[in-house]
Amino acid sequence: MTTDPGGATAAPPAALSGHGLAFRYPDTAPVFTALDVRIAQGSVVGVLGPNGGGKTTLLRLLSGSLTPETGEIHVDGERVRRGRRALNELRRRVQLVFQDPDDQLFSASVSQDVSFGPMNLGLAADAARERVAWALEALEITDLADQPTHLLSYGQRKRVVLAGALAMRPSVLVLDEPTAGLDPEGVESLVQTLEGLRAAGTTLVVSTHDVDLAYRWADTVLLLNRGLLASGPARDVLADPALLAAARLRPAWAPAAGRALRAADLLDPRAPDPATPEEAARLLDLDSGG
Ligand SMILES: Nc1ncnc2c1ncn2[C@@H]1O[C@H](COP(=O)(O)OP(=O)(O)OP(=O)(O)O)[C@@H](O)[C@H]1O
Repeated sequence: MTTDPGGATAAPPAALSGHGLAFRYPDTAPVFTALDVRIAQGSVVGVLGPNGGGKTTLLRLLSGSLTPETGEIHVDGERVRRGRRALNELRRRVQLVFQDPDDQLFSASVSQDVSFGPMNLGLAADAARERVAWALEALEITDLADQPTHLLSYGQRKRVVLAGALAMRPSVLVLDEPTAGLDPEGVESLVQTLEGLRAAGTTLVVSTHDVDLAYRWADTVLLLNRGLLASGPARDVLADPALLAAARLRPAWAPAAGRALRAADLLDPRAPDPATPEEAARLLDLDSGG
């Protein structure tokens, strides 16, 4: 949020937006017919919906790996023009990371893989090396720099691909199910790393099936089911049972736990919902112990 000289708070400008997007794969029904989405600068935007709801398709449209039949993409307020140069610039500024790292890893070693993008930008070797070192450090995988990529774990491979995207210094990182396939510790660790990137100014667009994660982490969510069902603050949209049912999502546990704890006088009516199941359990234990 920014404050104007008169003291009123203004919404942050859009880092990325789609206007009237229409898209269909060949010989299929349209996925979107006139989709409008807005990604505020510096925010974490969750993209949720059922299988086949269009999450990956939207991420690909926003990052220039698919072209809409009609409609426009704007980056930092500027319309992306037609043509190869404009498309390449969109793809540099908006980096898409696929769900499966093996779809994006293609070099023998970690540092080679992460340096591929910066080298392709035509950076001098020193500048490219600096970017690679910075991206590896941001993803906390500096110690893996010389490792062959095929010897890494799934979670490590996901981090390498993310480092490669980050090394392009994008304004927006678009992540397709970044936490899928990670164990709970891996999810927490990745979310903390991504939070660090957001704190440093990167806007994050994250598709996920994890309603609880989106509820506690995303600022806003886009709820899709072959079109936009709803968009708005995560804590409003994901606490609405009718919207969740329309998107075939189960409710987040945190608002339900918060309601139950307040009804049992175990949580102050003005206090936020418990952030973790452990916190909810602690509130219950305090009562039973006292
Ligand atoms: N390459 C393709 N060719 C034809 N149809 C496709 C292709 N990719 C996706 N689709 C179709 O487009 C629709 C939206 O798919 P999309 O992958 O965007 O959904 P999603 O919300 O990401 O799904 P999931 O949660 O299963 O990953 C689906 O009906 C899907 O079958």
